[in-house]
Amino acid sequence: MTEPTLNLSYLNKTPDQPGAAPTTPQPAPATPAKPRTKKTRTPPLDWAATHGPVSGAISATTGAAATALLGAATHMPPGWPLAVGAAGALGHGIGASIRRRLTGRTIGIRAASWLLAGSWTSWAVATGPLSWAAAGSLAALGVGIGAAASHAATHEEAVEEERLSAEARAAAAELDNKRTAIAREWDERIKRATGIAVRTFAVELWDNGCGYSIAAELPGGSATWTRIQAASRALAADARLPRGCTIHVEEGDVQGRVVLDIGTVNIMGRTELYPTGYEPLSILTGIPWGLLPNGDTVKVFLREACALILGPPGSGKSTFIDAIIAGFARCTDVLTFVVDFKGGAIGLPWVRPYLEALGLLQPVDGTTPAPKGTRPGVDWLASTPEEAVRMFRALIAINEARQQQYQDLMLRHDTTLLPVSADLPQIEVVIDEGAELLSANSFGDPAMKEAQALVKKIMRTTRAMGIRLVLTAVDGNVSAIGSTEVRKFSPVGAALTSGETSGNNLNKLFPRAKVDTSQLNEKGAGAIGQAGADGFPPTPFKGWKTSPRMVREAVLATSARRPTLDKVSADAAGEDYAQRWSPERAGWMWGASTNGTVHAGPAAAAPSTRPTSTSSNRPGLNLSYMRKQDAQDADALAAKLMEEIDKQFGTTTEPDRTTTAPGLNLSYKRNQQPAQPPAPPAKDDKEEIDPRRAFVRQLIQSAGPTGVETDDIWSALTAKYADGWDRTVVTTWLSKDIRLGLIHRPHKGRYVHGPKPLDEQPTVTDHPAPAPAAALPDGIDEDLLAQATELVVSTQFASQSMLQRKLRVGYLAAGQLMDLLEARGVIGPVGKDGTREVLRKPEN
Ligand SMILES: Nc1ncnc2c1ncn2[C@@H]1O[C@H](COP(=O)(O)OP(=O)(O)OP(=O)(O)O)[C@@H](O)[C@H]1O
Repeated sequence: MTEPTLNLSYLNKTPDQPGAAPTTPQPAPATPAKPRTKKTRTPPLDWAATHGPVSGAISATTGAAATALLGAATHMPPGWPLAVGAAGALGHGIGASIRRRLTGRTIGIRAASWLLAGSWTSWAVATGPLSWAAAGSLAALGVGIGAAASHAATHEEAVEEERLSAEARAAAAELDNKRTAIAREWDERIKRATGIAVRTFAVELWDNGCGYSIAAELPGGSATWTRIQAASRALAADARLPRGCTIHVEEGDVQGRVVLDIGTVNIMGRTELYPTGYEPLSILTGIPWGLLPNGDTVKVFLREACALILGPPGSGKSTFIDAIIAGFARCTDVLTFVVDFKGGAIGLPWVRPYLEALGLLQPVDGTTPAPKGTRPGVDWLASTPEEAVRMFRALIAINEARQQQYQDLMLRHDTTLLPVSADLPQIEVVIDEGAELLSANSFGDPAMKEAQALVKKIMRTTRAMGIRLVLTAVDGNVSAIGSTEVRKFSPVGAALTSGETSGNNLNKLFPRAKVDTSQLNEKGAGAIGQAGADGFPPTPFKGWKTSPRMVREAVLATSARRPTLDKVSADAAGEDYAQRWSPERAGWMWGASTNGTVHAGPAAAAPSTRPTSTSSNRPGLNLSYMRKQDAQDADALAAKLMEEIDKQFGTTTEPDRTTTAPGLNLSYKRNQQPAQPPAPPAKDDKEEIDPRRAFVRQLIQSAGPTGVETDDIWSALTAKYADGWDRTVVTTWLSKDIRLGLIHRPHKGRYVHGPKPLDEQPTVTDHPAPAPAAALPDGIDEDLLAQATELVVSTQFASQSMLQRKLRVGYLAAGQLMDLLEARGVIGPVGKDGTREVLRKPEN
């Protein structure tokens, strides 16, 4: 069979980024042995040291001359050089040449050189080297040796070439035999499985030795490549491929041809570490996200595309996100913003080296210290809906400013797309469980509602101005990803398929994809595709394994070349952007190190606009509110928290703080006398409380210790606000007020002002009977509540983010679960340090 001529360039649609493939660290070159410096007086006796023909001849003749001179002067016995020449002819000329697989001719010439040089030297020592006869014969000897050596070298080259091409011919013939066998085998197999008689005309063996691709001609008539694609599972079974190996079928370079990628070794089961080179990349030339079965990297093109990543719990989604952020960090023209409502978990490792460089966190033993000036691996990290809203508003402002102020630039480049560069970076926003964020019921939470609206707006409007999103979701149902809009704007899709128990996430991303995901069940394995001109059809891939240490390495390796936000954008984003690392907004990231130390605030890079109350002279430092042992600061903390509450939820009747013990203590509300109408919202409050909410609070407060039945609240609202009110929204307000300790629910359907007194809290035996499932908020059932109870009781720890993570529920659902747990007496109200006590103890 001839060499394959088909252009299999389809395989290169996602070609290797230079250096993107895993680079095996090269072993450090061994320190060269120090040359011996000991001087020797022995004459040079190696006339055939490694030289070319000319230098060898010169070296041999000058060596012989020198030896003869020295030999004559020192009365060397004349037989010695001859003996050395004979030994050299045997040892070096013959032995070494045979070892180096040189030809007989070269061996003869080398041996003769030794013997001639040895003989001449012996003769010259005996007769005296300083004569015309000696000089002339030595010159003739040199020219002779040179010519012979040159001839031998030419001959050697020709022989070597001949030998190599014979070997290559043999290898090619063997390869051809192998290819021919493969071609025949697959022609027969395809006929067996589909009835189509194809003719395989090219076979390409993959460089990684894990499979091959074949290209075949269809017979015409009704035979189409899709019929072969439909039979890919049957073909894999017929070929007895190992589990985890799939056959990927595509149309060939012209219609009527088909290409099959056939994996024969399960690379999905391997652990492939993220390549450690961290070479620079660009958003314009594609970013590698993992490995194809043939070992090539799979690259995605995100300049204009959003991406949607689906991954069930445990499938390797967090690991994959690290690889995605690593790709962005390597780009010299990308800034990454991260949103993660699970305590910012996916972004924290990317920020840590920056915080260490500022002295805000201590490096962990054994890790490379982050040098001063290390920049954060992600440029903004939001862990709450409020911070996310700031980020999203900033992005909208950046979009508008870029549109207005870069008109000339775009005209110069003759493009309607912002010419992204290191000076004008693309902003990639990675939102963990972002798809769920869009579908979460906001329950009247203004921040959540705004966040949802803004994400959709960003997705729709910011493509040209270099802002794109990467959203993740646990599954791809419309209920989970909010709307089909998300999929419409996300031509890049990746479905991690390990752990898929129901449904097929890939088909939710690419409805017509024909990848056998049942074989892709290793962690980090799945299918990936990109629709559109830049794209490639859905294909199996394996994600790289990342680790916190690798993340750290990536941050340090890329810190110096990471871009900064262009001035136009930074100005447009204003304080929301400028203060993103301020203690007030980012202090949670370094609140206390692992050893419990509270550190000083951030350096000038993260200035605070607020006046500081400490004596610190570092600009912008104000972490005093964190020093809980300091009563004054605790008061400040209490005041700050109340201010936040007021800002977010409106002003309520305030306790007399002057009578409160130092420190935050919301229990003062227990002793409060009812019937005081709530104070009107302070004039300077930016966000005024919804009058309906104020009315409900007042209603509950005025009812005193007996509280109000829910039905009475509904009737009162209907009587007062005939123009409308929403029961779900009011229920959410009530739940929030419970969490804030402003009201409590002694039993289902009744609300009482103030937090639940401890002595009234139900015991394990007297907690209220579970409410019927129908009474629970949407998305929460008794089963989930029981799981939450068990989790909290067994760990004796209650936090919204823990529930969110462990039970895999959304941010809001976790908050509702906390409320329900409180209502059922499993946990107490929010304590003064922001935590909740677990009231129910484990059974044994
Ligand atoms: N590409 C990969 N190669 C090998 N192992 C991997 C890969 N990706 C993930 N894993 C392993 O799979 C396990 C789960 O990974 P990871 O935590 O990223 O999953 P997840 O989907 O985010 O899970 P969860 O939702 O529970 O946080 C980890 O032990 C991780 O080391």
